[in-house]
Amino acid sequence: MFVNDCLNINEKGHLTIGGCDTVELAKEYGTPLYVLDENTIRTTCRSYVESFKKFYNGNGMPLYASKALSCKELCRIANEEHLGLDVVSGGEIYTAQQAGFPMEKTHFHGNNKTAAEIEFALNAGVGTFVVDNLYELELLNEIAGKLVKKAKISFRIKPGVDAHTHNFIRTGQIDSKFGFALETGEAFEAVKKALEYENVNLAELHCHIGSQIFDIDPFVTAAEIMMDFIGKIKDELGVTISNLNLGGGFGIMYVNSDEPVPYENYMEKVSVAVKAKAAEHNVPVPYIFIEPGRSIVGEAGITLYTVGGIKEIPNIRTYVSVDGGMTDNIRYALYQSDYTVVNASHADKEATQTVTVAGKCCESGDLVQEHTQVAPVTVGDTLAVLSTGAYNYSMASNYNRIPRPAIVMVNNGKSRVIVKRESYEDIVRNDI
Ligand SMILES: Cc1ncc(COP(=O)(O)O)c(C=O)c1O
Ligand SMILES: N[C@@H](CCCC[NH3+])C(=O)O
Repeated sequence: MFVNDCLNINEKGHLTIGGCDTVELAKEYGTPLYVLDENTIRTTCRSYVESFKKFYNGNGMPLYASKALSCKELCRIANEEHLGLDVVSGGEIYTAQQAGFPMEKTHFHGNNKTAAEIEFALNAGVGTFVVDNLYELELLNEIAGKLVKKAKISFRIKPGVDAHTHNFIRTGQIDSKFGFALETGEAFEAVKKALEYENVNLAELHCHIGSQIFDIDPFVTAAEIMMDFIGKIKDELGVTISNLNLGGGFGIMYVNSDEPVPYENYMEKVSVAVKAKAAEHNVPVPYIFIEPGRSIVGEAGITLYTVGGIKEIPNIRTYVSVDGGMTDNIRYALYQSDYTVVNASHADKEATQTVTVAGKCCESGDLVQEHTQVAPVTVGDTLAVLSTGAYNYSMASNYNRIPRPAIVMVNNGKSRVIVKRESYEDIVRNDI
């Protein structure tokens, strides 16, 4: 019935997550509230690690793309589950550091890393810099030289593969702000340049074709294109690239019509393609990294709200206002993303009412979902929005000076706060 196995309905007719009653969680911790199921997160991490063992002799490592949800506890879990970490800013590096994450297992992304971030990352011992452009390559070489360090680098390559997903989250095509294009020769020139620089060591090539992708074929095509490029580098420059990073982007279930592919199918198909290409080009089979973000935390998370005003506009629609909105979930406003909404107080009742769930911001576009079906709602009910674990907290804002919600982790009937709710004091903390 629900998009994830960790959800259920108890004898009171309330929605449960990880064995905890969501109405009770709302009472205990307040709303809006992000809730994450630990078992779901760990099980997904393990399925990625296992897929490397099963199909690729364990010759690779998944990196958790922490942009999906970065906080210390998630970094700790990623480490415990033997994942590395994809970080994209000084803030994400700092979070990993504070969590005691082994920094050599981090990959630092971003299309405009600042000099200060590069210096911070070098001093923090970040494992690999995924270089996005020539300016960054030069800057990194210079800063590494100044610090008497050698930076291990990767290049972000645009393989020219078109992934069928929302325009804002497609990244593999030539018209993208990320990375070096293959077809223009830009990527090959960058490789040659890197070989001239003293303080960088080119160890990897990277690509990422987009996010929320259900089809495995574009991933396989991208992997083949990257292997062809590795072959060209070997043939024309005599250089062996031993690591291949194939990015993230695996789709999850937001609504029942979404059909994610089991994640291990990905490794099964990609490993065959990579091994075949390695043989074709007579290069070693590379160590593979992948960077799942959404698929690790997305379905593990839900957001709980309390219903406030209900406004019925005859023959038009019924607005159900909740105590959060675009400040904790910007994704409908930004991408018109689908979500499943459940009246958690009456999860056993049929979803017969069509409503538009509105947030509390001073903004007409502050909607969580339009024309969605829920069990009849009354003031004070707890509403749950499902599959909000990824790109919700991490994209949250303080618009209208609304404090960010807490994150509670649940596990087999127990709950604990992993990120505290912001207070009004937090909101004015940096005001002079
Ligand atoms: C470079 C890179 N790696 C990994 C990810 C994570 O993608 P996803 O959350 O879709 O798995 C992204 C985001 O799209 C990305 O830009
Ligand atoms: N923030 C996007 C995904 C971006 C992926 C990062 N490159 C989303 O919510 O779907």
